Amino acid sequence: MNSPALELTNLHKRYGRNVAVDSISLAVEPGTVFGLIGPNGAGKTTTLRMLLDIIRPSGGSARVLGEDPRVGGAALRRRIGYVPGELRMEGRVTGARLLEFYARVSGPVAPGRISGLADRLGCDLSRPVRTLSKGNKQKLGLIQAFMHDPPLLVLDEPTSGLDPLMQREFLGLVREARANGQTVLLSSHVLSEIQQAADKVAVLSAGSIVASGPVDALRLSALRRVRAVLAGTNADEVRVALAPLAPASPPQVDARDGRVVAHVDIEGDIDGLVKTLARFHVAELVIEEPDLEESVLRLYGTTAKEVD
Ligand SMILES: Nc1ncnc2c1ncn2[C@@H]1O[C@H](COP(=O)(O)OP(=O)(O)OP(=O)(O)O)[C@@H](O)[C@H]1O
Repeated sequence: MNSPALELTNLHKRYGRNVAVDSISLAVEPGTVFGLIGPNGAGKTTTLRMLLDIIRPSGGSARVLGEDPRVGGAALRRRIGYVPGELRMEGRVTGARLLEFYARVSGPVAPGRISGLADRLGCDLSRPVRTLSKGNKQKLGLIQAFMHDPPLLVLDEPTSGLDPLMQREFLGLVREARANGQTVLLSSHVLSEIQQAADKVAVLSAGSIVASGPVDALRLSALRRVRAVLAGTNADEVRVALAPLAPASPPQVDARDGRVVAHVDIEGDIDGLVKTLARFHVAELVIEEPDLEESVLRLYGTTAKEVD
């Protein structure tokens, strides 16, 4: 195996008595996409900032593209495309001028690359950055990270503020980067994004890795929340029909305005549930991922697990 693009060994960060990152270890192979997922406050941003030497660890070590980020300095940072979690852009300068400046700092940037990315993301570079919406600032942040095709991309919640179409475009950029041999570290609290983009994933909770491994092995989408509105029946009939399905928690079934509203959390295959619901007149059906905290922590608890 090639030496890892990223290697974290017992990396630790404490703020006073509060442990933000609790001795985490992981390795990211070059040319792969690694997803770091976890609920708010899990320690994702703190971890990524240590890799960029924005903050320094309280213990442990990190190797980024083979170097210690504390000594790699500007030369190492030029080889990293970084989208920070909280992007601040307030100046009167236009997006185009800002990107020209970044290109001088971290370039070279291939001719036409900036306008190509701006077109794909639908980003108007002629406007002063302070007048841009959150989503458009985020697009500028993505362009500056991708434009010089760095060997490593470190992306902290990169799709925050982007609409679904742009999220899809972003996933395309990540796939192209991987095909190009670049390594991507992607933090998110959105399961579907990690599932579509990442090869491997680590689940972070309260500063610790509670599960890690290939994305397919992690059963991340196993838990789903189904909401169905059924007509021409009553709550008891629906409860009886749902009982044999062994949902993850007791279904909530209520009669409302002459209809029955059922909420069911189901783990794994949903075929049985869909067929059960189909016995009734289904007026509405919504299947959604519960939030990350619920689904991941419920599946993996708080014990570290390695899944192969
Ligand atoms: N500068 C700081 N001083 C004190 N505590 C901090 C500081 N930065 C982060 N923390 C704490 O460290 C923990 C991890 O925070 P971090 O921002 O890394 O989480 P996160 O997983 O990125 O969450 P989010 O998705 O909300 O951004 C939290 O408990 C947070 O309150």
